[in-house]
Amino acid sequence: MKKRIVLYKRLSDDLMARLQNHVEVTWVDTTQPDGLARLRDALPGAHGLLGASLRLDASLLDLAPQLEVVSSVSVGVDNYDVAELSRRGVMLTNTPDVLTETTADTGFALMLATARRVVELANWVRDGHWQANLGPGHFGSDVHGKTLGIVGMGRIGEALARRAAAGFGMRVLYHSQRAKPEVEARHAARQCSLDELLQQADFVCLTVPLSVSTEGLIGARELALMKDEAILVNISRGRVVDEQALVEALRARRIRGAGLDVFVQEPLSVDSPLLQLDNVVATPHIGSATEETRQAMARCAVDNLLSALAGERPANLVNEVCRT
Ligand SMILES: NC(=O)c1ccc[n+]([C@@H]2O[C@H](COP(=O)([O-])OP(=O)(O)OC[C@H]3O[C@@H](n4cnc5c(N)ncnc54)[C@H](O)[C@@H]3O)[C@@H](O)[C@H]2O)c1
Ligand SMILES: O=C(O)[C@H](O)CO
Repeated sequence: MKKRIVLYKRLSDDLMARLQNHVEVTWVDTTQPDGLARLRDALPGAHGLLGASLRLDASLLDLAPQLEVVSSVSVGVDNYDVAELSRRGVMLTNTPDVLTETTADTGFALMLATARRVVELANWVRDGHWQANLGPGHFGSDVHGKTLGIVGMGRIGEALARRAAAGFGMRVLYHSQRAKPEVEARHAARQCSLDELLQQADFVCLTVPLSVSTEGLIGARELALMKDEAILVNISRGRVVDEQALVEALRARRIRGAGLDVFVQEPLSVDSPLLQLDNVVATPHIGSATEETRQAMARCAVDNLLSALAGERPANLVNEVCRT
């Protein structure tokens, strides 16, 4: 008999057909008002879950005693209680690598858009203000030739370093849990303390996972260390930054600007003070959101799920579980 899975992320027809060849699929649209209730109804028979952006707490897991695997369509796993899943013998898988380059592109898009005031000035043109030549009041700052500080030199961090060094002639500093001599050799990057990075970088880009060690990593003290012309780019998770402290630093122009793809509360409220500031470029968590990459992530998640349900070790297993 086929195993049963609950799918809570829409898949392309070919991936859906692939899944249905191997497992019985219950589709639940968690964006609908009755989504959570339907998910609860479907959990008791589920051997696998596939989706993203759902906080799977113990009360939901209690409803799924047969659960063997949760296949997340994301690289970040901060939404999950990994220890609790392990304790229950449930495998957790993610989708690293396939989104690395696209997310690094997003980081650069935010650096460029913020430094060159792309969104602000495009809106200015659209609003009919372009009546004469621009003056210094509308000038931005260069990206090429500047210093990029990368906080979290992992897969996405290195993809940013490559773009910065090879494409933009930038000096690369990084702060990470471990030294990366091979990355230093490839991109002439230098490891330093977080404080030194904040003091020297023209662009500070956050690419750490959200964890107890990174929550609130950038607060008022850290923002005060940054150059007054520096730009903060966050493509990791909103809670890595103290958002209130950031609003204050941006309002007071203690830093030049911020390019933000992630927020403490998502979707970001239209009333957020961040959206009152013209030195902020805010995007709706689109780090990996291209057609090609989202399809590659979904394919990777399907592979992980099917391999786990076939009794194999999935390629992107996050936790070690003992199954009895
Ligand atoms: N905006 C988006 O849509 C988007 C897309 C993809 C990934 N992300 C985020 O980016 C994160 C990184 O992805 P990745 O694939 O590069 O992961 P990764 O594991 O390859 O890299 C993370 C790096 O951060 C380092 N790190 C961890 N804790 C640290 C700390 N306290 N101080 C300094 N360094 C620390 C790790 O050692 C590692 O080198 C994900 O966990 C996710 O939260 C966001
Ligand atoms: O972690 C990830 O993969 C991205 O943030 C998309 O959710």
